[in-house]
Amino acid sequence: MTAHGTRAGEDADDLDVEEALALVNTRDHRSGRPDHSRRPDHSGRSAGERGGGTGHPHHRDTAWADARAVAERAPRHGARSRTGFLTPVPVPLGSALGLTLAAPLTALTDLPSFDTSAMDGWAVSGPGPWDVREQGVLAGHAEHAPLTDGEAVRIATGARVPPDTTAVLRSERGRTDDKGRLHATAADRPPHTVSHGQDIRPRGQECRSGDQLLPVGTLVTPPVLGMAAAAGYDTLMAVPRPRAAVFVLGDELLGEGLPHDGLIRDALGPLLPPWLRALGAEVTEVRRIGDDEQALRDAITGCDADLVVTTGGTAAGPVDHVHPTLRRIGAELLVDGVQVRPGHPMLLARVRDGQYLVGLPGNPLAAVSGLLTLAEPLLRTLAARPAPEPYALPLRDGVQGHPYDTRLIPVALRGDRAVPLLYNGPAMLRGVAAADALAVVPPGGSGPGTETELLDLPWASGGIGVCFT
Ligand SMILES: Nc1nc2c(c(=O)[nH]1)N[C@H]1C(S)=C(S)[C@@H](COP(=O)(O)OP(=O)(O)OC[C@H]3O[C@@H](n4cnc5c(N)ncnc54)[C@H](O)[C@@H]3O)O[C@H]1N2
Ligand code: MOO
Repeated sequence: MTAHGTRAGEDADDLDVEEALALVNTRDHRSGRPDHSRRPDHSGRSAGERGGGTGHPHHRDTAWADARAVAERAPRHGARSRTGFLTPVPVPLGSALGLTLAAPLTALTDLPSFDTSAMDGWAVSGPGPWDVREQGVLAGHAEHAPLTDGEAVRIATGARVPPDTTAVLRSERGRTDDKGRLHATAADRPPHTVSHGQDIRPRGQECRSGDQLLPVGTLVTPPVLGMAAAAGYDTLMAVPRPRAAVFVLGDELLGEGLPHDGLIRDALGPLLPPWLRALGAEVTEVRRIGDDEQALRDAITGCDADLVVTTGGTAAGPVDHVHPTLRRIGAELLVDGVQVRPGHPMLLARVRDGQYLVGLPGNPLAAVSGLLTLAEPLLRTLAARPAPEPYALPLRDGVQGHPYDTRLIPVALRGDRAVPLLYNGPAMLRGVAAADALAVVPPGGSGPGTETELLDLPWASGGIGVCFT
């Protein structure tokens, strides 16, 4: 975990991290101080909002862990690919960060590809003193004439040593006398001799052409890009980024300004594209669609993205068009409701072979829950990325559970504890905006100190390079 100090309090000089945390862990707006005395209703909802009143799981709802497994496996059951990942393509190095190698990285050259000076100094042949050749050897220049025994030539780090060089003498370990002859002087290392091969990087020291440097499946990180370039690559065979389109539904949404007249700001249009990118997707389209069934249908059927993400319209209200539209276009529902709070109306469908749709609920934290439950594992399989190592930390404070459903609760990490954050109701982003992770709270809840599974937010760790591109 990184950057605990760079979250909520970043641009407030007099706010330390604990105070920043307090901003999302108190409801006492006037004092701004944490109020640990209150035991909040962590659901942030009234009893009437829970589970349609009964609290019982809906008959179609999939258990949370099963829903993630279905999403992870879904692409493997398509006709196009048994592995589930997208067809690898050659990708220029400059675009390959965050992708997965689809072929082993095999050296296209010896490294170093010639005997190289490791230091600035002189290439020497045989024991000293040496006669110094007039013209020196710089890096990037063609091969020089062989040295004869007793001869030296000025050489720069990285330059190719002339044939018959026996060692390189560093500039600080040699001096030339008034006749221009070079002597080894290393005061720290008597006797003043130069051992054979000293400060020469021999050709092939790191690898020989044809050696496997990295296996298939390696995540392309900055050092992998550097290694690939050094080994002679201009492009890498990699699994491309899955292409994702985002359709934001709802007549009540504003693209700018203050809420007014029952209209509210669209929070998901700004939130989802960068989050999807952080999960490894290329976002090809973000479109606001009103509560218009035909427009939704046209948008889905006209879209060639690997993943369509819709927001809102998943429930059973009069303008909730996602289910009817999926039925009409013959999509196969793979997950239709999940035993998780928030976000239980989320769904996953196969629109056609090779194209999936994740229907996120409209409530913003419910949408985040759907993103991590369904979109993250699906994108991971499409992009051939490994599952993150599961990990758990004890909760600092207990979290009230739902009787039947898993709860996902924003937490901040403080040392080796996860601090549950308030403002975690389905319509709220205040908690998750200050969070490092979401805690997976099982049905029934977790007491203080209970080891609890955490889902990292991609920018808190592990999101190397794929974040914020
Ligand atoms: N009778 C029932 N009603 C609802 C149930 C239920 O079980 N029975 N479940 C509730 C839960 S839980 C959720 S979550 C929502 C899911 O609703 P939808 O996916 O159909 O979403 P909408 O109705 O379109 O919107 C819900 C809520 O979120 C606001 N919203 C929508 N999009 C955005 C956006 N892009 N940015 C910010 N806010 C957004 C919208 O205005 C609504 O307030 O259904 C409950 N109802
Ligand atoms: O519980 Mo809903 O699923 O508000 O998000």
